[in-house]
Amino acid sequence: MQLGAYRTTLTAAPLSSVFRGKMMNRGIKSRADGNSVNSKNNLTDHESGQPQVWSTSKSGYEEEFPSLSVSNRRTRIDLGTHCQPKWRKVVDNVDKLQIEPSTSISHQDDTFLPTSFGKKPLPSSSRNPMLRQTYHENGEGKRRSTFSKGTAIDEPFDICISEAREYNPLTGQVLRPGMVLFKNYIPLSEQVKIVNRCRELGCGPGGFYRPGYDDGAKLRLYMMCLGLDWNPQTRKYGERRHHDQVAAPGIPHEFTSLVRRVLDDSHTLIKRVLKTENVEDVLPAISPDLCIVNFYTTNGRLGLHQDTDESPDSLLKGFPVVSVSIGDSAEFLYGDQRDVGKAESVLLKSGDVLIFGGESRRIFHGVKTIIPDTAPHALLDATKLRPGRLNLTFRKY
Ligand SMILES: O=C(O)CCC(=O)C(=O)O
Ligand SMILES: [Fe+2]
Repeated sequence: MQLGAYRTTLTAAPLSSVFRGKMMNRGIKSRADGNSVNSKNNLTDHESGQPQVWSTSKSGYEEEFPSLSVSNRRTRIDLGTHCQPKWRKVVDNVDKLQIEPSTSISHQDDTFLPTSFGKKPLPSSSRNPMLRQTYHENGEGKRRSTFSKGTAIDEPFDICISEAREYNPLTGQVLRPGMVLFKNYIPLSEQVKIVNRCRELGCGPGGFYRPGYDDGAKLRLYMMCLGLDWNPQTRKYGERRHHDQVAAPGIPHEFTSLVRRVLDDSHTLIKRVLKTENVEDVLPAISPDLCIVNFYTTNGRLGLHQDTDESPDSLLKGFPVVSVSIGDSAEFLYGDQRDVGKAESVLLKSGDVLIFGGESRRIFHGVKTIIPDTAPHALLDATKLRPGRLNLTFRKY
């Protein structure tokens, strides 16, 4: 994480020449550049009067899942494990990845299957044969209803749909070499646990605080560091918090397991999409030793920046940043330059996971906007999470 990003969008105070020099050395626009952008484009943040570097020209929303046709593909459909009608997204993603015809995909609801979809049911080795069917799409036969057939008389019927599911990593997208996006990766029950854990840690010693600078300017987010503390002003890591010397809380083991699962799934996807066995060359695996947890209120944002404060070895090896989004959706920008006009945009929703490592480790990225009232209602009901977005970025120092 670079100071420049926070600085340019979050504060109105001048940078010291030391910081400006550092940023210029790294090819990052300094505050002075921010001002010139401001005066040229006449953009000013109404709240703070600070210069804004965001462009309004790009929106990734409509492009997220373009509609593509499905044909000649052997497709396994897992029914009854989740209630959301995601089949179209799954199928579109598979098409994007050009997965071979023999590839199987899973999803959780057949409500919106096209009429040409899912002919000739086959027996499946599922956990719950009542609710699962395997289909071959071969243009014959009729789709079987899970209701009309197959309910064994001696088996209890669960009137609720189980949330437990096996995520199919092949539904992810490789955005660039080393950059992977998994939509809807984290089930709601796990999102609830993550919020609860962050709340618990966040209310304790070393919990959430509003980072600021010596001149009194504040960032537009709340931050908590796990494992190691990150000082936004000096851009250095330490074991104790820079402002109060409290030890940074450790990373909970369930978070570490999540990162392992994400990276395993990324490797499965990369192997398939990039047709390589050397997945670690594309995206090295890590066990994270630090996590920066940001909470953005609905007017929070984060300017385009690179994450370059980890150790030179970590950066050299392309150790990934694993970013978990929970709560309200965010418009996330990324690109090769610190130029919002040239950046690509992707909508990050609650439960999405984005990974950038390997060749993409130094990608410029930022949060353009938080989109109010987009968090899942069930998450809000279960957690009472405030309006806004929780983001966890796991890294290895
Ligand atoms: O909130 C996000 O999605 C990105 C956070 C980030 O880039 C950072 O903490 O360095
Ligand atoms: Fe970052």
